[in-house]
Amino acid sequence: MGSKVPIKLPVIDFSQLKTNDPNNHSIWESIKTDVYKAFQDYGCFEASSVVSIDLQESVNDALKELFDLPEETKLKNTSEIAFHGYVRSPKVPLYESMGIGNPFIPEYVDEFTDLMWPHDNPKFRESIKTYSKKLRELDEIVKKMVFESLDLEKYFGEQMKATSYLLKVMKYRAPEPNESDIGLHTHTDTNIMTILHQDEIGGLEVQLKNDEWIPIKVAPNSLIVVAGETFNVWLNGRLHVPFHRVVMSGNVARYSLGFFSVQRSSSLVKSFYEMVDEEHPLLYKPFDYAEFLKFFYKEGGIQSKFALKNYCGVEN
Ligand SMILES: O=C(O)CCC(=O)C(=O)O
Ligand SMILES: [Fe+2]
Repeated sequence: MGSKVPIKLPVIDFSQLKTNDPNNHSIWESIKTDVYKAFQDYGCFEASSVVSIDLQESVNDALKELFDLPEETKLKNTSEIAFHGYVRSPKVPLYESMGIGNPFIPEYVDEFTDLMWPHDNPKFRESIKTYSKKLRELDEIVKKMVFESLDLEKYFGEQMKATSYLLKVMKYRAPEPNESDIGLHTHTDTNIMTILHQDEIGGLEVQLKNDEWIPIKVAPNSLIVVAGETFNVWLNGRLHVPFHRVVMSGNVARYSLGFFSVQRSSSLVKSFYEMVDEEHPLLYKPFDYAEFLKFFYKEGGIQSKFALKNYCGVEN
């Protein structure tokens, strides 16, 4: 009886891409193949060497400092937009989060830092700015590769313009002995794409196509890139959008962050014309993302694992 080898997500090293390298084109093409395949097979992959260990450590420290602030300070971060303010909910008692919209715009990080630390916190300010810029670059590279893989380059510019971003930082406290260990319930991300980072505590789990759940353990400065439902609607179902969840163990708090790209409501989310044919019949009717979110949060959509299908799925 052989012992089972634990399944790992594909690891893709983006540090090989250097703009002034003459081999850049072939490197780009080879990474592009890996990215598209990983999205089809797993819906996610480990992106290594996008940020340095030092930068990642500064960001990890920054998160701890932020969540250590008194509750009344954290509550000052309010917003009408989902997940941009300070979030706590009895449905996810271990979880708390805060968000910064479009964090690669330096003024937005300045505003957030001023609100949390009226006497300043230069380390937080600078590390979040540099980090967000790097994540924004990775977001663009990955999407460009997927668009190219399907000959959809002509849509790339307009889709990027119609995108807004959220950097969500999260803390999960350790459960009490009589509490559930679920940090975040099973879900798919309904936005375009998410870049996640978790600290050394771990706890993120992803469901594979064969329904098996695997724990995600990646290098300390690796990121996990996850395909979201909006991306999959654009491509009319060509990606796997993975269910994932956070399960806590031990008695130490866990910190993570997510860089979410979201389609703005200036245009409808819809499958590209070229993605629909006899072999690939239309799966989703065009919809407005903000309207979908209203359904998701207010009409109980969040309780359903298949909220988007229920909202705008086409019966084939
Ligand atoms: O905390 C994590 O690692 C995962 C967070 C997540 O999946 C989400 O916010 O959608
Ligand atoms: Fe998620």
